[in-house]
Amino acid sequence: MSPSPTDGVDIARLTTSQADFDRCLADLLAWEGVSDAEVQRRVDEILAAVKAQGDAALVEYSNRFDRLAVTSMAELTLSEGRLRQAFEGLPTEQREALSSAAERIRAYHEHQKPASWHYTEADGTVLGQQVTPLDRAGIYVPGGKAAYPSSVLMNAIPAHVAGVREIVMVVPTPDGILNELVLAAAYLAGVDHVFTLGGAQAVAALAFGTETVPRVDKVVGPGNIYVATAKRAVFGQVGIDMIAGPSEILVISDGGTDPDWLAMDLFSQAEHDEDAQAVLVSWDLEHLQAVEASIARLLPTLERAPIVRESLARRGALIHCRDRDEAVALINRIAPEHLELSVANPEGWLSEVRHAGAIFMGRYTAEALGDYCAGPNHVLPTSGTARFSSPLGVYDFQKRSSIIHCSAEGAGELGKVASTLARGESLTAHARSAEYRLTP
Ligand SMILES: NC(=O)c1ccc[n+]([C@@H]2O[C@H](COP(=O)([O-])OP(=O)(O)OC[C@H]3O[C@@H](n4cnc5c(N)ncnc54)[C@H](O)[C@@H]3O)[C@@H](O)[C@H]2O)c1
Ligand SMILES: N[C@H](CO)Cc1c[nH]c[nH+]1
Ligand SMILES: [Zn+2]
Repeated sequence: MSPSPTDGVDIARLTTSQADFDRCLADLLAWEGVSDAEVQRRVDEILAAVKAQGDAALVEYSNRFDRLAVTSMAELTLSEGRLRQAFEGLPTEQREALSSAAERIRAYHEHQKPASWHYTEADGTVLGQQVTPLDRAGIYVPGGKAAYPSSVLMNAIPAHVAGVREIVMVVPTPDGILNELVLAAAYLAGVDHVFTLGGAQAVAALAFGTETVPRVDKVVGPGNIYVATAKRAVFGQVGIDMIAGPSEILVISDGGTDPDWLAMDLFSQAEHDEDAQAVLVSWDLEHLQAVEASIARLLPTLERAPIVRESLARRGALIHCRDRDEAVALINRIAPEHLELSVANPEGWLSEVRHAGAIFMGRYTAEALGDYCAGPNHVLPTSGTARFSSPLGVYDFQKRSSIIHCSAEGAGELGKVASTLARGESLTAHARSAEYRLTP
């Protein structure tokens, strides 16, 4: 990209025609967060301490990392009455917005509910699949640098829709500050237990259980590097949804969207944290320069300008490509968490997008609408993992059991096949078990 009058913004400017573009893009996308050896060592220590000492370790780590001064788990436990009080005490506008978002998220996730199924073969044998919810799910709601009531809804509502019997939520309260919207969202979403715990110690409590925190079957929800590393470590002992990295947005613009709108869309994810990633791709060079000018003008007006500035400098980019086809190739190479198709005919692009967590179509669909209230989940695969994984959903809170019910006739037919294959594997007890049921 050629220099522009607003070179004051520290953000990478790349063009697909530069010789080292592939390497520059790979460097930009690299995210090795969870493999940091020092973080790993700390997390292992925290997990072991919580496993061995239970509540006492939770109290100690919460005091140390969240700057609290508590002496027992009772002070880290919120009652249902406290959650209701938070909901009822909200200003009307906030209560209505939260309720409206919750309703839309619930309606969307109701569409995801899978049904059990079966079919009957000619000889009367029935085969099928039974879907059952988890008994107990643990949801991690981040709370270190910002409070996320929307994440309470996005995690708890699909669990509720799935039919999970008990939902246990953990959320850190740095410096002891409770966020009323977070508590109100827990009440609205039907969370059963809330503990004010964060980081690796909260994940450990959910995975192993303590005297006070019930052990869960699966831990879901986004969080920082300590949370992600702990989730990876406890996987196997419990289920997890995914290892989520920092937020990302990839905007594709055909040049027809107001540059101020696009600058703000990029900021909306960059403001999450210094490692968040905001990238704009266009084949219209003048338009890219106009967005750059908007970035320079609007950035100082942001509440979280220091975080945004740092995030754009570390991991942001304005990429000039040759044409629409190159833009499509970049989408599938990046496999972004959020993709904004700010183009004239977004439907025409859809069949070519193979990898993206969520796709925001057209000039009016700001990604921020999806973060709060459009309906689809905002817990999405990051760091290119949209190549093989999907948004958090009802299916994450359910599992499937296969159903096999043989008729006498069916057992006779299947028994012959099974017996032959079992003897081929030299597993004769298998063979004889099947042969007992052969029809004489
Ligand atoms: N993908 C999503 O849907 C989504 C939604 C919201 C937020 N996020 C992301 O989640 C992340 C939230 O991170 P956060 O930090 O604000 O909150 P967090 O709740 O994930 O982490 C805070 C906890 O980290 C632990 N911690 C902090 N420093 C530590 C240290 N030195 N040693 C050990 N433990 C330590 C503390 O226990 C603290 O309670 C951000 O990256 C944000 O972008 C993602
Ligand atoms: N963009 C985040 C997911 O990457 C979700 C969120 C919550 N609040 C605002 N945004
Ligand atoms: Zn967001």
